[in-house]
Order: sequence, then C-alpha cells, then structure tokens
Amino acid sequence: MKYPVNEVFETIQGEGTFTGVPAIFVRLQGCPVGCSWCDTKQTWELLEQNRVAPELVIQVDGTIGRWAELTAQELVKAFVDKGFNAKHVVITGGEPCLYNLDELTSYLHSEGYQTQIETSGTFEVVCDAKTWVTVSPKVNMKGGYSVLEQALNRADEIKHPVATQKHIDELDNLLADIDLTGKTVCLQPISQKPRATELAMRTCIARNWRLSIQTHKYLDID
Ligand SMILES: C[S@@+](CC[C@H](N)C(=O)[O-])C[C@H]1O[C@@H](n2cnc3c(N)ncnc32)[C@H](O)[C@@H]1O
Ligand SMILES: Nc1nc2[nH]cc(C(=O)O)c2c(=O)[nH]1
Ligand code: SF4
Ligand SMILES: [Mg+2]
Repeated sequence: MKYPVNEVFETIQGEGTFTGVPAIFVRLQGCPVGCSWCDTKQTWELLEQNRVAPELVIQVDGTIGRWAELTAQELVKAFVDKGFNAKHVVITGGEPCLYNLDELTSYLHSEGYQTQIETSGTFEVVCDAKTWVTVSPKVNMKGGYSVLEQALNRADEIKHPVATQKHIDELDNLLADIDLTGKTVCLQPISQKPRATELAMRTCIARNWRLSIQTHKYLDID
C-alpha cells in the first residue's frame, strides 16, 4: 500500500509520554477535521497538483502542502539512506487514521522499529497491536462518537488539547464511559498560551494527570 507523505524528519519527540525520545516522524497528508488552532494546516488538503517525487518529502521543509506516495518499504529505505538513528517512529499528520496503518506499522516492527500513532480519534484506528496509540480527541467532528469510542478504547495515551475549562469539561464527558486502566491521560496547552498552560497544570495536579507541553516549540526545533 502507498501512503501520502507530507514530510519525514528525525527529531526529538516533543509531546506526551515519549517526550525526549529520538524519533523519526512520518507526517501523512490529508485531514478533514478542521481544528481552528491546528498547527499543521498545510496537511489538510490532498491536492493532485501538489504531488511531488518521494525525495522531495524526505528531510525537507514540509510547511507547504506537498506530498508524495511511499510504501512502507520505501520509507524504511529512506530512513537508512538518510542515516537516521532513531528507532521510534511517530506516524502523524494530517490525520493518519484516514489510512489503514496495519501494513506500515507491522513492517516497521519487523524492521526493528517501535511505532506510535498521533490521531484525533475521528477515524477507526487500524494498526499493529504493538503500536502505541496517542489519541488527541476532537469532539463534535464528522466521524461521530462511536468512532471516537473505538479510538479511546484502543488508546495507550489520551492527550487532550486545552485552552479553556470547556475543554476539560468535554474531556470529562468523553472519559465517562472509558475504562482508563493502563492508559495515561495528559493535557496539552494549546499554542503555548500562558492561561492554557496554567489551567492545564492546575488540572493535572488536581486529577493526577500528566502535563504534555510541546517542548519542540520551546526549543524551536521540528
Ligand atoms: C497536528 S496533530 C496530527 C495528528 C492528529 N490529526 C491529531 O489531531 O491528533 C498532532 C498533535 O498536535 C496537537 N496540536 C495541533 N495543534 C496544536 C496547537 N496549536 N497547540 C497544541 N497542540 C496542538 C494535536 O491535538 C495532536 O495531539
Ligand atoms: N518534535 C515534535 N514532536 C511532535 N510530537 C507530535 C508532533 C506532531 O506534529 O504530531 C510533533 C512534531 O511536529 N514535532
Ligand atoms: S485533527 Fe489534527 S491535523 Fe486535523 S485539524 Fe485537528 S489538530 Fe490538525
Ligand atoms: Mg506538530
């Protein structure tokens, strides 16, 4: 299967449980969810006119919405050709769960990588059983609640973006029916806003949840 890839780069995982872990990011193109504060809006549209050759998405700036089709095998070959050292591969987007990720994650595992998916929970999560799934729930979206519930139940980590108390209340509603045994819940302030960060910290202390700050943005790295 071919995946539409916006960019591939090696950096440090900046968010969530794996913060600080060297990681190869595979950012897939396409997302219909439309979060107003999304920091990767260039990945929303999958336009034929923006299709490019595979070498133009490997370790180059992905800030425009161009994309290339690559198979799992071609991705691993690109990691090796570029001399990437990281063994943790983060599949993000865009919305990666628009695509069946079983083949990609299974192949990466067979090649000695561990995998993590960053998803909004608006499409069914289809991936290898060993993949670490981070769900950053988006409410009132097209997929509807039954899809979100599948994603939340599959999640290893629920990483909720917050700016106001309304976002915490939404999360409480979402988690009401979910068995949280073995799952990590974290709050991620939206766009480094001081008030969002303050609210997230206060709520994490009160609930014994984890704080996820986008450390790569403070470091000004990819
Ligand atoms: C760009 S999204 C891509 C993956 C997937 N579509 C999703 O929403 O999880 C990756 C992560 O960044 C978060 N995110 C996006 N824009 C953000 C912002 N401005 N501030 C904080 N987190 C943000 C999302 O909630 C998600 O956890
Ligand atoms: N360093 C770094 N860490 C990240 N964690 C999640 C990211 C994402 O865009 O999904 C991201 C990203 O874009 N860069
Ligand atoms: S679901 Fe993810 S990629 Fe899509 S708009 Fe929201 S934050 Fe951006
Ligand atoms: Mg990002």
